Amino acid sequence: MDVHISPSSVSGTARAPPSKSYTHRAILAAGYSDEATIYDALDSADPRATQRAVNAFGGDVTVVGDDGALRITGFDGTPYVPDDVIDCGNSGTTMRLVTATAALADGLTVLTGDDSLRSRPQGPLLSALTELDARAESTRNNGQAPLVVGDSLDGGTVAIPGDISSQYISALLMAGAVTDEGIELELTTELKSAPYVDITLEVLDDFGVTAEPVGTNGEDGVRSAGADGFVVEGGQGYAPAGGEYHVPGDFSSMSYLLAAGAVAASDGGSVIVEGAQPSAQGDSAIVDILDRMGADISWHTDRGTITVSGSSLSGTTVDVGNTPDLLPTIAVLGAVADGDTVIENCEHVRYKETDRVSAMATELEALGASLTEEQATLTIHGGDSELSGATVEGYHDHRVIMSLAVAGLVADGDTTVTGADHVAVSFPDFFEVLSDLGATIDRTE
Ligand SMILES: O=C(O)C1=C[C@@H](OP(=O)(O)O)[C@@H](O)[C@H](O)C1
Ligand SMILES: C=C(OP(=O)(O)O)C(=O)O
Repeated sequence: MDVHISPSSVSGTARAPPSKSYTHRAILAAGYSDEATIYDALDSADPRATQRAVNAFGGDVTVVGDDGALRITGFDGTPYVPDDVIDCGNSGTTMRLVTATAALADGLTVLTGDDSLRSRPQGPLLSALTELDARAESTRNNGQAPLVVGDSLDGGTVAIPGDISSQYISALLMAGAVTDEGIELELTTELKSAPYVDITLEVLDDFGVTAEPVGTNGEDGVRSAGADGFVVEGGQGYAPAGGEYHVPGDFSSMSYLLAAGAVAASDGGSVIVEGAQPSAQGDSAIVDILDRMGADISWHTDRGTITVSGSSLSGTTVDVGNTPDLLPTIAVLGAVADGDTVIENCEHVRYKETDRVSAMATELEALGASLTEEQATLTIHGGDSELSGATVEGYHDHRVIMSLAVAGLVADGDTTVTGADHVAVSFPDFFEVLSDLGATIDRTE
């Protein structure tokens, strides 16, 4: 499907979908447990891949009630050897978290995914599991899926880099809790995407499992930032208080709605986003970033609402070390703002569903923006020229697609984003929500 966006004003109230990161962890944590019910889980393509994995390991995920709650009977710490290959689809989180689960089984699991996922790096996680005496191999011997993993991980101490994906750490902590020995991780580099490890620690804690960062003072409220390593004791059991878990709203998804409000809210109008309760998500930094760019934005944390009005924006500098998923949104904001927006520390954003640094540079240029791309820095020279509508590629990447759609709201003339059905990964009704806010959107198959 291609979407065609015409210049539009937006206003009104929208609810962001539930958090993809919390949903993955809650589903897998329930899989590690005896039984749990997950409320407000995100129903989109990526968490469905994690549901498939839990089922494959001998759990059972069933939708109960009208509100889509998931009742999950888990494999209780001991995953069965799956009957078939696990297809992780497009989901890096599923593949990384589930690779460590597969290492616990007394036999081998084969994990694969789509073209994008089969090109993403898994090597450091495979090496760590091999060091810990499990079997973990890339079939093509290139550190990428398909993967063959298994042979009863016992735990132990292992060194791992933190600058490629934090998901390796999250995976080892979740699996480590049910090993005999526990796992001690020593980071060989600085940890990027640290708030995502905080999300893991929070969900573990909510399921009664203790894991801790080592050697950090929790700078800026991010517990895992600056950690030298992590430790999780073995022999722990997963069980959420009261047998249930509630997933909070997703700030990465909210970023597109807030950006839409900041660049395209009608005169005197505003966009209000609901479901914005504070949580460990680093991407709530979007509120501060918009504020620094001059947006009229306020976050009512008690009510969980964020209100943003149409604003003239000016460029700023943002380090996305902790918030890689915000890069596409910030790049679009920078293209609309006056002056330079400098996105620093973004090398790891190249290892996502696509190389998002290069994708955003190419497609925003196609819309008339001027950018300078370096390996770890993307500079958007805002205000040099107005954006003008064009056909841009979505790279089968939900975040590239959603952010380019926001740019389409203010580009002069119509903008077409190709392959837009990939919003199904994290925000399946994104275009309906944007259209309800007043955007003029057409689709062609
Ligand atoms: O653990 C998670 O839920 C995620 C971690 C981040 O990836 P990296 O840790 O690979 O940067 C983020 O980009 C991804 O969208 C979700
Ligand atoms: C990178 C992402 O997710 P994953 O790593 O799970 O594919 C994302 O949602 O932007």
